[in-house]
Amino acid sequence: MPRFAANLSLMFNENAFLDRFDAAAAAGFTAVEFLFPYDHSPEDIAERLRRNNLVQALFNLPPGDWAAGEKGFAARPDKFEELQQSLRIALPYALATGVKRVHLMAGIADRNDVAAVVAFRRSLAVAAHFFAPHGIDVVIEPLNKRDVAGYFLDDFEFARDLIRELDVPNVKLQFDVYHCQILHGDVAMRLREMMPIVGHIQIASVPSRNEPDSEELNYPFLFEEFDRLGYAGFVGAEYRPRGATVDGLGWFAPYAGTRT
Ligand SMILES: O=C(O)C(=O)[C@@H](O)CO
Ligand SMILES: [Mg+2]
Repeated sequence: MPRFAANLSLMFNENAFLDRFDAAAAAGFTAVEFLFPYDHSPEDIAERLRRNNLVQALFNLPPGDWAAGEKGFAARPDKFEELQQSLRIALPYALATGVKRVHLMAGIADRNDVAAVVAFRRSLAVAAHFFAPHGIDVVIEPLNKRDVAGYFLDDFEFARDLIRELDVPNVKLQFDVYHCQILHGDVAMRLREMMPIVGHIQIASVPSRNEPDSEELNYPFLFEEFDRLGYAGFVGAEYRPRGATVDGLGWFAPYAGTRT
């Protein structure tokens, strides 16, 4: 049975960020993920996890100036110092929350630019080496062009090949089903092929990125597929609720309270 993590960057936003942990736990989630914890102290985040008995499934490494459109540094040859600093910023949060995977964002760059590819490979190797002693995986996620124009990593097969070429045990794929459907389709077959390198899964409806209970994808089938493929990680519910978050949790009812 899949273990779902509420994405607190998109869900429960009827509440202030720190109160979303309590709301997610009250709704039956046993794990959470979010984009960035950096507006709060590691201690405050850890306290919300502790008092709600929640597991931290994932968060992202610092992306730069998100409001100004920066989406990470890893594929930016001119941003290696910022990349290294982002690792040092994230580590206290990783240690305080006990998270076991962090998302390294590539940034706005051209995947056909050799310098960007070289920079991304170096950044990924450096990040993996930095977090490996702490038992933390580094995941990379292809993003579709409609949501993130110009993002370097926009192809699942490119990401797959890079992970396999690097062949570093704690570098894995963040398989966001929403992006896979938009970029490529053929989701179940790509899950079957790539499952050995998958470190995290995320879900949302396509095309609206709402609750995983309507539109193009058959999520009850895909949830069973995750089980058939032996996926034992977290499934991040990374969607924008159509209305009040709790009113849209019917899809989640069979899974509430799952801890294994
Ligand atoms: O957009 C997504 O999908 C994500 O998972 C974020 O981490 C990056 O935008
Ligand atoms: Mg995602």
